[in-house]
Amino acid sequence: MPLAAPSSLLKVEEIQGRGRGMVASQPLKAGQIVLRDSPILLYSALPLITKSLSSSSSASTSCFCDHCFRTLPPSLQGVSASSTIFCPNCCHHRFCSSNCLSKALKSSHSSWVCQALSCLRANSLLLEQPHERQVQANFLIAAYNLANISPSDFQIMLSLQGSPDDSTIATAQFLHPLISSLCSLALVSPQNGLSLEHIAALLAKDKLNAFGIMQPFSVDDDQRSVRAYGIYPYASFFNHDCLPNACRFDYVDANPPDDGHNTDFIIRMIHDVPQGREICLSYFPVNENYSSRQKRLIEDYGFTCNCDRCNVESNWSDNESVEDNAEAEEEVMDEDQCETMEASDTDNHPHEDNNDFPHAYFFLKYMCDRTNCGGTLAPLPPQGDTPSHVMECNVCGKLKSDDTFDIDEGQDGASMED
Ligand SMILES: C[S@@+](CC[C@H](N)C(=O)[O-])C[C@H]1O[C@@H](n2cnc3c(N)ncnc32)[C@H](O)[C@@H]1O
Repeated sequence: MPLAAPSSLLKVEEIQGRGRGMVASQPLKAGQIVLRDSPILLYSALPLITKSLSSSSSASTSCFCDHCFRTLPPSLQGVSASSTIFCPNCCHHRFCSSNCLSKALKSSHSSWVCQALSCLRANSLLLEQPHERQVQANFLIAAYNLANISPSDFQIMLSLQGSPDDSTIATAQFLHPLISSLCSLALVSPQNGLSLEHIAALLAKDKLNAFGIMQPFSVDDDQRSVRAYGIYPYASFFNHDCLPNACRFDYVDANPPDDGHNTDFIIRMIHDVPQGREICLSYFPVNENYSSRQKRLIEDYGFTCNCDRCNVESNWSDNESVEDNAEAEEEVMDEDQCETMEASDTDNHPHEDNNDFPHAYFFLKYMCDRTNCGGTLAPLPPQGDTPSHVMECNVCGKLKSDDTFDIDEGQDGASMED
C-alpha cells in the first residue's frame, strides 16, 4: 500500500542506484521542519535478561517506561519503589503512569506480548545468544503483535526496503521455531503466515529501517546506548549522505507526558537547499572516519557510499579525522575566507577549490564540539521569512549562536544513530 505524500515540502522519488528517496518539492530553508513522523512500531532495545528486575539490573538499562520509553521519574526508578507501576500479569515491565499501563495492555504489552516475552525469558538457549539476537526476538514479538492490532501498519512495514542477507537468514533460522510456536499457541496469524522466509523478511525491514531512540546524552559517556528502536514509515525513505542536509531531532523525555506523541520525531534542514535536491540524513554520527563509515554502510545497509565526502576521504590515511582536518582548515579560513564562504553557503560546497578537505566548513559550522557528543547542529525553525541564528544540537541539545558563541547548555536530546 503506497503511503500518501509526507508533506507538501517533500516527495518520494525513485533515485538511480538508491531506491526511493526524499526530494525537496520546493526550495527549503535552513531550520525548516520538513517532516514530523510517528512510529508505527516501537520495541525495547534491552536484551531479555535485563528486563528482569533482578539485583543485577543496572539503573541505566531499566529506567524508562516500557510503553512510551520516557525516562521514569526518580520516585519510580528503584526496583522496590512502592509507587512503581508494573504489568499486573508478568510483574516485569514497568510504566510511567497508570495511563501508559492501560494503553500498553491494549497495544504494545497485550496479553499475547506479555506471555510471549515471559516464554522468551524462560528460554535458556535464547538467553545465551548475543544481545542483538535477543533484541531481534523482541522486535518479532512486537511485529506480530502489530499484525494483529493494526494489519495496515504491518503491511506498511512489509513494504519498506530490505531483503534478507546471510546473517539475517541465520538469525531467522534460529528464531523461527521459537517465534512460530508462540504465535500459533495464541492464534496470532499474520496474513502471510509464519514461514522462515517471512521472519527473515521482517528482520531485514527492521535492520534497514529502524531508528534508535538513544539514552540521554551524558558528557562522561562516549558509548550512549539505545533504549528503544522505532519504525517510522516516512522517515524510512530518507537515504544516507555522509554530509547530510537534514537531521533528526527527538524529544522523548521533553515532549508533554500523556500526549501519546513523545516518541514522534522531526526532520529539520541543516542549511538551505534548492527545489529538486535530494534530502539525506546521516545514518550515524557525522564524525566517524571513512573506513568506519564504509564498514557500517556495507554491513548494516548493504551499499557502498560514493558521496562527495567519501570520494575525498578515501585518499586520507586511516588515522586522519575530520576534526584534525577541520582544525587545520579553520586556521586558513579564519585568515581570509570565512566571510566569503558565509555569503555563498547555500549548499555543501562553498569551498570547492580546496582539494584536501572541501567540506571543512560543514564540520566547523554544523558539528557539535561538545566532548563525546558527535551531534549535528541545525538552526531552530525560521520565524516566517526570518532565519534563526540559533543552532541546536540533535544529540546533546546544546544551543549556540551560529557565530559559534555558546548561549546555553542544552539538556537531554537524542540522535538518529542506532
Ligand atoms: C532506510 S532505506 C532508505 C530508503 C530506500 N532507498 C527505499 O527505497 O525505501 C535504506 C536503504 O536505502 C539505500 N540507500 C540509502 N542511502 C544510500 C546511498 N547513499 N547510496 C545507495 N543506496 C542508499 C540502501 O539500500 C539502504 O539499505
